[in-house]
Amino acid sequence: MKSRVKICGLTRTEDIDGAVAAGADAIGLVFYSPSPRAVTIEQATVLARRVPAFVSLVGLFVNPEPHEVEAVLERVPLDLLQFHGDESPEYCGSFGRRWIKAIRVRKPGQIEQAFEEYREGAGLLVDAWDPERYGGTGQSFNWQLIPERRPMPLILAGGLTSDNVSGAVEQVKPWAVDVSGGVEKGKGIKDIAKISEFIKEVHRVCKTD
Ligand SMILES: O=C(O)c1ccccc1NCC(=O)[C@H](O)[C@H](O)COP(=O)(O)O
Repeated sequence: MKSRVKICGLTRTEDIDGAVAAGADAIGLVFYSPSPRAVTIEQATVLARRVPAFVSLVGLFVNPEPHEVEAVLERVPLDLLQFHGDESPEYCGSFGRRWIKAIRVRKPGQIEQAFEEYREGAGLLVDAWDPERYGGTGQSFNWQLIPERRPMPLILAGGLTSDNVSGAVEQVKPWAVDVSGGVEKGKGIKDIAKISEFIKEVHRVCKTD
């Protein structure tokens, strides 16, 4: 099975160029101002121009007001919306765009429930629970909480690095993996060598499947 790779939280054009050259399938931009990886709409319009055809551009939000999402969509050509807060399925689907919901996993049964609740989405992203932060924590969680039956694409996130991603792909067999902190040299500053190593590991383990 092939697992796709999304690199999240980019803030610099050179990092987008590096991630695309390394084979990233998707690029994530954070539209959540408290995040150290947040970009403005102006920055995002510049960054979006570096994303070529057949690489997805994903916009990440946390409990946004509708007008905030609409303002981004007016100027930035996002392929997918990614919601990391307490958004309802109806809210996620209200922008006429494809969307994925991120959940922070901490107890059994939670993922099965989210599959049901967010079934209209294009995928479910499972990330680590943190009491104060909505994502990008660099923390992992117990992958045994992930069920084998998946009615929709499952995207694995949380504390992934080039050291643990091959084990993650082998164990979980996700549709895609999502990484931020594990390929950085500073918050929002990506390390292209780490991105290349990360993607190489995913491709290596997928080939041996
Ligand atoms: O990156 C952030 O600062 C952030 C803030 C609020 C919600 C989500 C955020 N990031 C999401 C991601 O970058 C990833 O989808 C995911 O959480 C994995 O992050 P990491 O554990 O650092 O690889």
